[in-house]
Amino acid sequence: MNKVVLVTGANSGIGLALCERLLAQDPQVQLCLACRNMQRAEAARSALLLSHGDARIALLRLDVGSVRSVLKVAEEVKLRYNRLDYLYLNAGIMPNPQVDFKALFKGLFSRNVIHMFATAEGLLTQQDRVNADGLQEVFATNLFGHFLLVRELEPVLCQPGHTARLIWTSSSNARRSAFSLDDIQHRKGAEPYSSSKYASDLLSLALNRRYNSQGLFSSVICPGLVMTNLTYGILPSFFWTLIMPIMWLIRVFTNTFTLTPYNGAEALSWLFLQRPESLDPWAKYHSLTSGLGNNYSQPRKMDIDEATSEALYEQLLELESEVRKKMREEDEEVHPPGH
Ligand SMILES: NC(=O)C1=CN([C@@H]2O[C@H](COP(=O)(O)OP(=O)(O)OC[C@H]3O[C@@H](n4cnc5c(N)ncnc54)[C@H](OP(=O)(O)O)[C@@H]3O)[C@@H](O)[C@H]2O)C=CC1
Ligand SMILES: CC(C)CCC[C@@H](C)[C@H]1CC[C@H]2C3=C(CC[C@]12C)[C@@]1(C)CCC(=O)C[C@@H]1CC3
Repeated sequence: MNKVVLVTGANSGIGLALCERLLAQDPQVQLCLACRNMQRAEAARSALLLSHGDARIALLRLDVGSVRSVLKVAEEVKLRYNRLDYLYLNAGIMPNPQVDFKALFKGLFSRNVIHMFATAEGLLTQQDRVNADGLQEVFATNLFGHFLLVRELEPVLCQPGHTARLIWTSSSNARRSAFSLDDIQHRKGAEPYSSSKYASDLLSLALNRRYNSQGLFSSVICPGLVMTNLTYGILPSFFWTLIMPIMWLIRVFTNTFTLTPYNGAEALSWLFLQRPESLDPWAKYHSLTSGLGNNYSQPRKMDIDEATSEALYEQLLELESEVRKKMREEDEEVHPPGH
């Protein structure tokens, strides 16, 4: 049976490289690219068709940071497909990033230099904003929209006699200290990206606990440091051009500098081939590239615990019902009952 795979944020970077790799692995796969910009989605489909002329590639308009868009797209998916085999939760943003150059310079001469380059710990902050749904944008895009999508797609993901998979693109920048159960949207801090990625690690564990018995399995990956629109947005482009030779040099010493989207998609495409029962729900699967340029995946235990993951899940359910109530009220204002 042809596998049906939906990828969010599939029009560029790691998501697009993943689609390319999936088609190379299994030309029969039915791909569904869920993107917010249809022009970029069309361009991605054309690029994929250049190398895989017979590929079955559908496009969906999805702004994962908007509750209405998620609800609408989920209805469309349920109409188009009776079953979804893989849902890659990959779309992500890091708005207005700022590098702490003082910390970077200090780190260069410390024993933690490799760790600093692998995780960006202490190097990066972002400026977040509140979106039209009244949610913090980074939280809404990187986590909550995807959570809602999973919840809405339950009927096509949890089919009797079938297994289905959720695969989250997390990050080595996910950090416990950036996340708080008292502020899951990270309204107060300056590391919303770290917080949202840590929350995705927690959520994956909670989803496994709830859904494994229904044949739905969730995994988390880290692509390493990959040069994409997201990373190019961190520093001015002339700076990247200047330091690129240094980046390739660092790559010889650390396997987390995967650098190309193809390399970064290693763990995502590796997971596509694994039996879900053989995977560890506590592990993050890392895409790694050796000094000689060989790609491989490696599981590393995540710094998460069951109580926090369960508490986050409960808060997400609460937020979901608040958001749904708000949508109903807004709809009633536009179309009052009885009219
Ligand atoms: N690059 C890296 O080093 C690392 C990246 N990651 C994660 O990898 C994932 C992919 O990012 P990457 O490939 O690097 O960067 P890109 O910016 O190339 O890709 C991000 C994708 O997400 C899409 N997207 C963003 N916001 C939304 C939205 N609201 N609705 C729908 N789609 C959206 C983008 O669409 P559009 O083109 O319209 O902006 C784009 O297709 C992200 O989750 C990121 O956090 C994790 C660790 C390291
Ligand atoms: C080569 C150096 C002299 C200068 C590069 C410094 C930083 C810009 C980078 C060092 C570690 C990087 C990193 C990321 C972005 C760029 C760095 C901060 C990420 C945060 C990108 C998105 C992620 O999800 C994880 C990455 C970790 C490492």
